Amino acid sequence: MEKVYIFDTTLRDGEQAPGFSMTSEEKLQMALQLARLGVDVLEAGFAAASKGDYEAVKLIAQEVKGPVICSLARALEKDIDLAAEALAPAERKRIHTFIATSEIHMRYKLRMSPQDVLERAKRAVSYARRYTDDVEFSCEDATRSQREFLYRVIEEAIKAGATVINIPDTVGYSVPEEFAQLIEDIRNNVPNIDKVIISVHCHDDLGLAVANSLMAVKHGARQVECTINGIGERAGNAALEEVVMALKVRKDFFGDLYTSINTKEIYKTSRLLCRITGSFVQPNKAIVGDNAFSHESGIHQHGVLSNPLTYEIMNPEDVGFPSSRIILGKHSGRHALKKKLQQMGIEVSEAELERIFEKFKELADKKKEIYDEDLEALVYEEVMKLPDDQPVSVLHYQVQTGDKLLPTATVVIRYMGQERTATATGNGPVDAVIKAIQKALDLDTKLLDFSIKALTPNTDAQAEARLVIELDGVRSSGRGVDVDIIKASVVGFVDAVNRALLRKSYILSKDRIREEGTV
Ligand SMILES: CC(=O)SCCNC(=O)CCNC(=O)[C@H](O)C(C)(C)COP(=O)(O)OP(=O)(O)OC[C@H]1O[C@@H](n2cnc3c(N)ncnc32)[C@H](O)[C@@H]1OP(=O)(O)O
Ligand SMILES: CC(C)C(=O)C(=O)O
Ligand SMILES: [Mg+2]
Repeated sequence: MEKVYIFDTTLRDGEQAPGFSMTSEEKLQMALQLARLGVDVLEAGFAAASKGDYEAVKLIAQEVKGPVICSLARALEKDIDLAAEALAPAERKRIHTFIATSEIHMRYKLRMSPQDVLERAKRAVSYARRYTDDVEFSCEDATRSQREFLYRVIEEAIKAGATVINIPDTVGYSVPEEFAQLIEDIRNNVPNIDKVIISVHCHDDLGLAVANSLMAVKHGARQVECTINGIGERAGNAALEEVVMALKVRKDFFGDLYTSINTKEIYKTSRLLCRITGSFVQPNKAIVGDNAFSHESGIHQHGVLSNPLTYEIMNPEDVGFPSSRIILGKHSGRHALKKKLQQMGIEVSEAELERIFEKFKELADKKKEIYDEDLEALVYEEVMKLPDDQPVSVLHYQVQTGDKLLPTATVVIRYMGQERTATATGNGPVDAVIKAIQKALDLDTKLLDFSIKALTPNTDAQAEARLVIELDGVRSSGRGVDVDIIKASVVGFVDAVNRALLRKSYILSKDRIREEGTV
């Protein structure tokens, strides 16, 4: 078994992308999670970039245990000094220094001759070695560099004391076969290359960052630089979650390679980054996108329900994904519908399922996704119609409110033929009236969700209240519409309670289901 080291650069290259800047505290929060994820090296930032980044690297060096903490530095003594200073508190530290080796970068950007670049690289590496014996050197734009010169620079960097040699595809120009060949060529042409770890750092300008990284590993690279969700300069870097899971899932292809990543932490790490940066991944993103383990079409759903491996090459729980999700839509079939109803605690007979299925398809043609609440409403309409004499009705309510009054409500309700009265106070008039109804009912009703919106943009608009409640473990939703927001809320709440009571008795009536030939 050989290890592939995971070098995470979410907090350095990832942060370089527009809109992904993080404060020191946010970087620390992310770094602590990356340590839980099990990354081997954590590039905390570029200490010379700004006072803030210096502080962030220092904070992470102080607080984060486990991974090697690293800072980037140009091949300049002042950058290396700052990196070393910021990294000082770390238990294990790495200085990562770099300089471009391609003709175009040397001529137009650095305005340096190849000989000067070679000298600068040597000096930077040996200078960094004064501070730590873990020094990484990168030949920026390696894939567009002249081969013989690239070999020379790497050879001199190793002589100067580099312990990791990183080969970046800085502009995402390479293609997998070519990149694999470059790694092979470096291994065959650079003296003492076997004494150091070969690392790769690929960008995604052609959508090939992960493929290039994996092919490099197949051909001898043993460190991959990557970022959570693939964030990074321009189109981003290789996505950590994709590299790690490809190596894990395709051991038959990659051989006995392993990483130290605790894959169950992947999803959590991805979501944390999304929350911190406010930038969410696209739904179809591999491994961590919302749809990565979702199935909407009937044939797939039937397959997955029979055996998840029919359409899932990895277990969602292995990456910490909540679970594979059956999404109901116009492509879904009866197997999935039946399963969904069961998950919602609704048991129906075959005849009822047929009726619901027909209505469900009609609705799905009009609506992109069918949510649990839509399905619930449909089931109520088709098989659990509320009777005219509902268990609960509100006979009268009265609410007092004002800027100097504690909102107080009194209600008179009828519950199972019996009249009951109660008074309650609340944070506002709606809160007070709902609390009064709850008190009068004297049942264990928990309000889980409440929203109210105006259906048109005027002050005399109809208001629509939507509520979700739980009554003795049975969830249900209710809806009320009225020009008066208090009335809309009362109607919605009572609607939800009646549905919960009805559903409770419905679920319990197993005899009826058995008689009709149940599922
Ligand atoms: C491929 C990559 O991802 S490389 C990392 C990219 N990341 C960043 O650039 C983020 C952090 N950068 C910064 O905050 C700033 O660029 C700083 C603080 C580092 C430098 O700022 P400034 O001094 O104003 O320089 P500026 O950014 O305008 O230009 C870069 C300078 O560094 C030089 N330079 C670039 N790379 C290197 C290198 N690897 N080694 C030595 N010098 C370098 C350039 O030639 C240029 O020099 P000049 O000022 O003498 O012309
Ligand atoms: C600093 C180096 C490794 C880099 O980010 C790149 O070349 O893309
Ligand atoms: Mg980069």
